[in-house]
Amino acid sequence: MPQAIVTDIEGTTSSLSFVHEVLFPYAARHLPAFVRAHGQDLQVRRLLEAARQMAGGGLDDTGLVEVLLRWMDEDRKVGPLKGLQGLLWEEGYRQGHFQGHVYEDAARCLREWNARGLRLYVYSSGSVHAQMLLFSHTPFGDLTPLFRGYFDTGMGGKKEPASYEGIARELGLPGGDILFLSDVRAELDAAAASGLRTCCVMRGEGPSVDPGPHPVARSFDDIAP
Ligand SMILES: CSCCC(=O)C(=O)COP(=O)(O)O
Ligand SMILES: [Mg+2]
Repeated sequence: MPQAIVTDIEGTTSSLSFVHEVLFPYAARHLPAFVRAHGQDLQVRRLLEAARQMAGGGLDDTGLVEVLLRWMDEDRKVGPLKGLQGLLWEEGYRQGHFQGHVYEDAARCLREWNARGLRLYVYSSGSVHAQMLLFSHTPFGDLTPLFRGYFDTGMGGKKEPASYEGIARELGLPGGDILFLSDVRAELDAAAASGLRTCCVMRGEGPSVDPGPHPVARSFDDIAP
């Protein structure tokens, strides 16, 4: 029996289409005006500076916005972009433009597992702020009290075994006591390489994935932790 479950978001608790057809376009639409309005706010300025460095420096804000929009198109999982997206989505959630999509089975099972004493965590490329926004604005209410912690790219890339070693260290558990849920084979391979248990969540949305050696669940109801 695992003592902790670490879950991915996109394709696992939540639909790919919500992230790619609602969240990403919303962020792209609002980025230029957001940078004009908030570019001097400390938090935004730091994220913009970090993005500018990554882009090689020397860009003005207009050029930087173009680069950030291209990174969004390419689905780059880089910290400054993910940080800015979280800040952009905050307004969308607050104004009720969208709710955080969570599959019904995921919300129900996460509640059951938490009630049974399993420790629940999130690991997503979206910033911790973005993760908490999504889970606090769902049709099933605020799910954030179910989670003991959140990890983002600050822990490292999701396809890097070292990231899962870091998570296990933070949780104070051996890898074998942690179950990692994801829809992406390379993330599962990296987690397994660090000794975590794994489950490939295949919801039938998007291209089919070869799960390799990882057990498969079609929904959270198929997972029996
Ligand atoms: C935190 S919700 C938005 C998810 C996101 O920005 C993203 O890039 C999806 O990453 P994941 O690691 O959940 O596949
Ligand atoms: Mg995913």
